[in-house]
Amino acid sequence: MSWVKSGYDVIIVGSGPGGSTLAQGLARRDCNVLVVEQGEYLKPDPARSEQQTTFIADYQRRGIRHNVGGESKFYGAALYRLRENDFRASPTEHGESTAWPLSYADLEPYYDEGERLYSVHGSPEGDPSEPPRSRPFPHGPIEHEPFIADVVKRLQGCGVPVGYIPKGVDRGPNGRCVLCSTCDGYFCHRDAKMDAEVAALRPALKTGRVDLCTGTDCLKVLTTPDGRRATGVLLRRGGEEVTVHADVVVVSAGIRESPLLLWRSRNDAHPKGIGNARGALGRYLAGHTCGFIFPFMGLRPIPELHQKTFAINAFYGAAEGWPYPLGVIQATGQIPIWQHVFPLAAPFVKFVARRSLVCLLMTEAVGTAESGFDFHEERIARVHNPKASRETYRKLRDTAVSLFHKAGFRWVHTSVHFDAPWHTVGTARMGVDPASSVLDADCRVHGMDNLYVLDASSLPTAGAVNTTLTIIALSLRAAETIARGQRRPRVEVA
Ligand SMILES: Cc1cc2nc3c(=O)[nH]c(=O)nc-3n(C[C@H](O)[C@H](O)[C@H](O)COP(=O)(O)OP(=O)(O)OC[C@H]3O[C@@H](n4cnc5c(N)ncnc54)[C@H](O)[C@@H]3O)c2cc1C
Repeated sequence: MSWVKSGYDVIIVGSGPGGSTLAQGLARRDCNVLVVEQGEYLKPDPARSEQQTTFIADYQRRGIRHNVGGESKFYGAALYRLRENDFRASPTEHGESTAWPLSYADLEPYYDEGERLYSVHGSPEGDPSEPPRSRPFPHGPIEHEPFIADVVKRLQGCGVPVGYIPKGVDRGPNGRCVLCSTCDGYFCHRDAKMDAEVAALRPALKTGRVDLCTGTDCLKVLTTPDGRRATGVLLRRGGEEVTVHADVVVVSAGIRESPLLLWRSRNDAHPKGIGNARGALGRYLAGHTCGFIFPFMGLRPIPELHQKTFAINAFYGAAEGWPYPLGVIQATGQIPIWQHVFPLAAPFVKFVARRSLVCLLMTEAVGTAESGFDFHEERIARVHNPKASRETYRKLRDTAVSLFHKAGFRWVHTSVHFDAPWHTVGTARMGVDPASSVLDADCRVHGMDNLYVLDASSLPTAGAVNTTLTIIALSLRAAETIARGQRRPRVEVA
């Protein structure tokens, strides 16, 4: 075994926010950890200057789907806490959302820790949905560019509170972030974005207690014959297969790959896949029903600037004449969305998008036993999206459009919602009932002693804010449990 050592306390599969954050939390507690990652480190593209960055679609077009740091290398670094009510069952247009086996108060200390680890800049000002916090944000908010500040002032003039987007960036007197226009959707060549690799994996590797194997595919999780304990993993790198053992195994391979890996790991003790005795694995796919609005700013294209700094969360809970929580209106980065539409429509979309302050609308799409993945042989044969929250989206869109009209923006183009959800969660979700969940409140597979899932798939619901800080908080909480090597007393949720 030349490329991998043995004797690890914990093996983590996947180096996205779930896996990397956990590795950091465990390394601090003196655990020896192996992180296994299918992809390689992203490298600046030699065809581009050092200042330029690379859009996610460029990588994917070249067939690169996996990399160290996972999707967070391309994320918009909007690091929100779920709101208090998101942890409770609440009504939506497609029935009640699922209650978490944890409350907001249980996760609050780990949100706080995560905000410090990922250098979050934010402020509760202008956000009526902001949950209580034990300490202020570690850094003040990212200031709006003058162009954006003017828009924010006009919106506030309509009597609606406008908040700052909490952002994980290295900004400050010696910080690397220059607030460029290529953040959301791009890989940051300056390492100024606090993604999973920069914020968590690098410090973890520096401790000397964490090893990273890149270009390594985890094929299976192995268990004892009675299926109660994970014993290790089967890995493949460059055609060579090896088995590595550890006391604890953690699957952090992302929303699709984590449930698929547990399915591929079926054996005599788990004939339907690990965690799937009652059929919950791969089901309950949930997320956000999203779409854009395009408030037109004028005939001149908007200059290149960092525009993803404001959000309107005033309609998070409910709105006049609507019984369900609506969601959020969030400025996006300057994303070339015209690259993703039919070629014939691209010139029109580009004309509008370059001259509009594009805002993302997000509302919750709840998971059900019908939404999720159909497994066939060793792959996902079919994806069933959760029902889109069409009516709620429409109400949110109309609310947003009339707000911008009131603020003096005469022409607001709108898009329909996307059928596929964004910020997907839930395919190996936590819960109290093993019939409808895969994990317990510690993200440990029901009925198993030492196998955990920590990533987007663990979250039972997505609320209506970006979900990565919640993945981070769950990992930091699990680091404590795993390092202590003991089960927490079960949490009773009111
Ligand atoms: C353009 C874009 C913008 C976004 N913006 C935001 C934002 O502003 N805020 C926010 O909260 N979220 C945002 N997100 C979502 C966010 O990036 C994801 O929620 C987050 O990365 C999910 O983390 P994860 O831990 O589930 O793992 P992932 O990021 O999915 O990483 C999983 C890792 O596991 C590896 N892996 C998979 N299978 C195997 C295997 N068998 N063996 C070994 N390794 C394996 C993969 O290569 C990958 O590195 C954005 C996403 C995109 C694409």
